[in-house]
Amino acid sequence: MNVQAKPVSLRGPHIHFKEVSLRYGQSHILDDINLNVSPGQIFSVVGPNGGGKSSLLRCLLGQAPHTGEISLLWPNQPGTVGYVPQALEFDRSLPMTVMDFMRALSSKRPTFLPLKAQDKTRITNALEQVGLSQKANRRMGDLSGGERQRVLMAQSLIPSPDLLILDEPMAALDEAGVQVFQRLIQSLKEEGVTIVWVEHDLAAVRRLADSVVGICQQLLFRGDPRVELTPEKAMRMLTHPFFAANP
Ligand SMILES: Nc1ncnc2c1ncn2[C@@H]1O[C@H](COP(=O)(O)OP(=O)(O)OP(=O)(O)O)[C@@H](O)[C@H]1O
Repeated sequence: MNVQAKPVSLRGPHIHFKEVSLRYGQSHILDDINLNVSPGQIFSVVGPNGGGKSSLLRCLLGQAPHTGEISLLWPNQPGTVGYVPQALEFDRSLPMTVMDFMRALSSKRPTFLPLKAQDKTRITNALEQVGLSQKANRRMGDLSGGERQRVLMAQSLIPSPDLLILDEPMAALDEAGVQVFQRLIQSLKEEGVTIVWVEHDLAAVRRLADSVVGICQQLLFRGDPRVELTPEKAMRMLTHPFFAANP
């Protein structure tokens, strides 16, 4: 029997970077980046520390003063953008539970009013998706690094994103957390979400990404991660002259 794959209806945008550069004073952070992300793709960005990966995401989010053009072509009207930042910095003594944190980020209702049942359900579902529903009433300051990372992932799911931007989401995750993350991005991909993912774990990128670019101030390579991320090429990337000159 010939079983055909179910066609994915694409929710995410096509993203186009045209000659994007970023400078802070005399420092060149990104030079002349041209790239395309197809809708519904897991698109990974790799490169050495300080190579400009997070800066590229900040340009995409409209948070950095880049030159050049970044266009997002949505299938219908502009959709929802979810973002998982690299790390969460906050005062550990803050008397805020995981539920309070999720509510503050996902509900427009003033915090002195009780949480609506449907908002509570959405938050509980998102926490369940990252395996944290048992910790909803735990104080944020008492969470481990990996648990905080999972909360960051959960907040990006409300409202349901059409474009998901991830900055090293697996840092600090244990093996179970990595599995949860993998299942999540694969199921979002099946729903046609575009995913832009900065990652240092090249084996995970080889396993999960549809497309990869290497960045160290300029674009070093682009293509299929299973072809581009051989150990030799990875080593060449880490010893790229831009990186060697500015370790
Ligand atoms: N606001 C800023 N002002 C000046 N320099 C900055 C600013 N933000 C980032 N940079 C510099 O830009 C360079 C790239 O930083 P970025 O955080 O984008 O790198 P990265 O590739 O994400 O690194 P890592 O893998 O370590 O997270 C670094 O040298 C950093 O110091």
